[in-house]
Amino acid sequence: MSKQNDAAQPSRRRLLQGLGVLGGAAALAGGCPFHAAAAGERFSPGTVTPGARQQVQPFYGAHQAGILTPQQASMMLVAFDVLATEKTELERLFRLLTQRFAFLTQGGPAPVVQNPQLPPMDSGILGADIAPDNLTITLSVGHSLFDERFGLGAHKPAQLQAMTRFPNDSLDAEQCHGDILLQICANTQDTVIHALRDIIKHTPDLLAVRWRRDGFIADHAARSNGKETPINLLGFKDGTANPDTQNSALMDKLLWVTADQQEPAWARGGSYQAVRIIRFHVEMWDRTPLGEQQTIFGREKLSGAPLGMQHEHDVPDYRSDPDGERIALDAHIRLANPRMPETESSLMLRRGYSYSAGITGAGQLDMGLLFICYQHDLTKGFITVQKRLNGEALEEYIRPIGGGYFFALPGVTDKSHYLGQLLLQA
Ligand SMILES: C=CC1=C(C)c2cc3[nH]c(cc4nc(cc5[nH]c(cc1n2)c(C)c5CCC(=O)O)C(CCC(=O)O)=C4C)c(C)c3C=C
Ligand SMILES: [Fe+2]
Repeated sequence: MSKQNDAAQPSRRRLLQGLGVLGGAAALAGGCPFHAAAAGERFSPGTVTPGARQQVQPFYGAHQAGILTPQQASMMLVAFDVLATEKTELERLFRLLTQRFAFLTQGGPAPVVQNPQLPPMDSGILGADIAPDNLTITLSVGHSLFDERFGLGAHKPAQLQAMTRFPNDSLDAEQCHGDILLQICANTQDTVIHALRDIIKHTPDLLAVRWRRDGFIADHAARSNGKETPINLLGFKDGTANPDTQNSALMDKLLWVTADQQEPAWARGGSYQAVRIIRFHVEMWDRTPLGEQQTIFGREKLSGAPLGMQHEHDVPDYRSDPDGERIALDAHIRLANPRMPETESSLMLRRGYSYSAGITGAGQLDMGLLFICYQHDLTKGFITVQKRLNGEALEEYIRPIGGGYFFALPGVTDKSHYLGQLLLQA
């Protein structure tokens, strides 16, 4: 359980105890926090759990939500160019975003304007009640925000840089980088789209969309609250070997910028976010023998177990397999994490989503992975691991086409603060 979830836990326990359904409801709710009052209102006899639309993630905290949060079913990445040209306007943008995120993630009645001469204040696509629906909106900044426009150059996170091409990449400039990136996640796609529409409606003079991608994981995996690993569009469980997000000491060690990093003080509590839009050649993959597919990843397709082992979470022992007889030396998992003391510094938290976006110009299925990972050191984390993966057997079936490097801002501690405040005041 993340620190943020811990904070929400007591009210949820009270709610469920009040309803007399703690055992069954807790199992079905998957341990997620609920909006106590709203869920209570909506609970009707015969219902085992309050509606998932009332599931709520806390907005205030040392870290932003949407990073340690168990993956919701729907996700959107949207990168923006900032239209503001001076620092005061950037401050207005960050204050506005903070206010919108705080409202949208907690939910409430949709604002109503009776005057038919004016545009409605809300798109209306969620109806009269804007349910929280487990929504998180995570704000990250790109390296371009630190150019001359806002005078922030001296305060740039030390490792924030433009993503450059790796050997297997075919990067499309229109799907790369951005001054800011929003990662919007919720139980349902309509909530994600509502949030995006709300944000765009409130920022016409401040933001222009640069690129956008929609992602998903299976609903049952999302509802398991992190217990069931999502399956990617190559048919493999993806996320098995992630570090334990409930272990806050480990998260401080791997994920969050702390005083131990050579980073500006304002960045503490934030995290480097690497995003890669990776297209799959699924037609070719689906004609590849099962054995070869498994050799490429180093895991069993169905169970997700490392090859030669029984269970998904069994830990591969590479020292007893020095020549790669069980798990090939160029298997994805072996290159990504050789599990040696000297490669411990490259551990990261992955939070990937599948995408499916019609067909390519060449008539092939356009689908793949929105790879997202978080770490406190971009060079030791993503960049080092990607360099180890260069030339891997999987490359024949994938093509990275976009993305970028971003820095997820520290969280907002309470109502009197806004996202990015310490950066702007540095
Ligand atoms: C640079 C980092 C990584 C990229 C890019 C990447 C792409 C990528 N991964 C899969 C599928 C799987 N990855 C798995 C494990 C895994 N991948 C990375 C890193 C990157 N993957 C790491 C650090 C790990 C964990 C390795 C370990 O600790 O053993 C797996 C196995 C299951 C799991 O642990 O998640 C799969 C499957 C695809 C399809 C892909 C891009 C196309
Ligand atoms: Fe991977």
